Amino acid sequence: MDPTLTITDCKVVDLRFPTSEEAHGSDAMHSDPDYSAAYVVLTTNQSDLTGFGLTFTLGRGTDLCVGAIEQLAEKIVGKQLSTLVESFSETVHQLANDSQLRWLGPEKGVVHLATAALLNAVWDLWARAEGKPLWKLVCDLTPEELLRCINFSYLSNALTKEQALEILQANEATKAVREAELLETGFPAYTTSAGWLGYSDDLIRRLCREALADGWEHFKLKVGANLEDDRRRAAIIREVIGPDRKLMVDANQRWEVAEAIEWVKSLAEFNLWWVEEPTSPDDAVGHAEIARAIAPIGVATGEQCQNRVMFKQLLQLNAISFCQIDSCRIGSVNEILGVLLMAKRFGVPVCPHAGGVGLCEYVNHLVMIDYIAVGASLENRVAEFVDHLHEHFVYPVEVKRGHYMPPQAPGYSAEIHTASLDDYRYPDGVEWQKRLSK
Ligand SMILES: C[C@H](O)[C@@H](O)[C@@H](O)[C@H](O)C(=O)O
Ligand SMILES: [Mg+2]
Repeated sequence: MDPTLTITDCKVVDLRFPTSEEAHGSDAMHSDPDYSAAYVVLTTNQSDLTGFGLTFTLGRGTDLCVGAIEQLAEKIVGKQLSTLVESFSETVHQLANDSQLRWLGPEKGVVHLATAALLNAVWDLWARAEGKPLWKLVCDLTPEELLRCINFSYLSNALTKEQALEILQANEATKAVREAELLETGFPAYTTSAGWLGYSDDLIRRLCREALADGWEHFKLKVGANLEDDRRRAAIIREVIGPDRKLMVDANQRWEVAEAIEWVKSLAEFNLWWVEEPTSPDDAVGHAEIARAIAPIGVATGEQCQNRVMFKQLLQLNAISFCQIDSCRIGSVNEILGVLLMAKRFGVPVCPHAGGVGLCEYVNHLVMIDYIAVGASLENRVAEFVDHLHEHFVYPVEVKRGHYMPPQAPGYSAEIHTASLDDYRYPDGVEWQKRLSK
């Protein structure tokens, strides 16, 4: 990398898509989600090198993320990329521990979403500067180089640097075999596109049939608002997909602990593989209680798990059977790598949350990293896929017969077309002006 490459400016865009108009993305807690992003553009002193990153949000509040990103950006603007990434864990520390802004978190909520957006853009810039897709950049690092990127703080009672090094070293010799396998067949995925809460029974049936014809083997249904509706809808999906394909349900934090146990038992006849976010994302002990009561149905969570420390507790308490990292909620690849390593150490498969806007584009890289360099297994692993908004990306995700295919373009895949920014920037984009002037 050219050591003089310097970040000269950070622009942030409030980007919102009116997905709530057709109930795309709806669940038991989010009835009108407008999939949105606080979108970061890092310019440099080289006109052909720009870094793009985002964090995912739901409409109102995107402006708060934009404000937090603008505050944090001063920590990276004016810096040389080589300095930022050579001691990457120190860069992360600087962002997460601003002595005034950390009062707003620390490492949770809006400030952490902002950290994710900025660091996602730094990783994009690094990968572009090296001319590699992000997953390949990370997998080509030596175990020692990779360790230098990871945010290990507060993890030592679950994962030490030495244990992390051992995991990475043990995978070194076979990385190339797994990379070749992914290039050939991709990483298994599941679809949520047919199961949104606001969809009619007919639409669910039709979308399930179409997904089946496209080769999908795993399906997720939104539940939690009304038990009779859930039973009817689960029966429809089971009937269409048959007895053997996997069915998962997602309650998006709707239940009390005892209520979750009872509700899941009433759905158990539909042969569920996992129940996702059954209760508050901060209730690690509650998740453990639910997990014990509903086994062999697994508990999955993570999309609103605020940081690596929460993941640590969920793993220590045997509260989850599936670890659902999110690419934009915690501190980017740096924090995610720590969670992947902890999940490997505790023997829990990582099945990332995706969908939203840009999350599939991101997750595509993360599952490649996990399979090649960390988890090194495909057993019980599937990454979420949702078929919305990919047309806005310059390098959209490629999915073939229910599998994510490895991205080929340099970077971390979050660059959005200029025309899409002009249409969906809030509130002055063309599409919003049409709506707001009515
Ligand atoms: C509001 C969103 O669409 C959520 O419902 C979604 O992220 C969901 O929890 C999922 O697992 O895909
Ligand atoms: Mg979910």
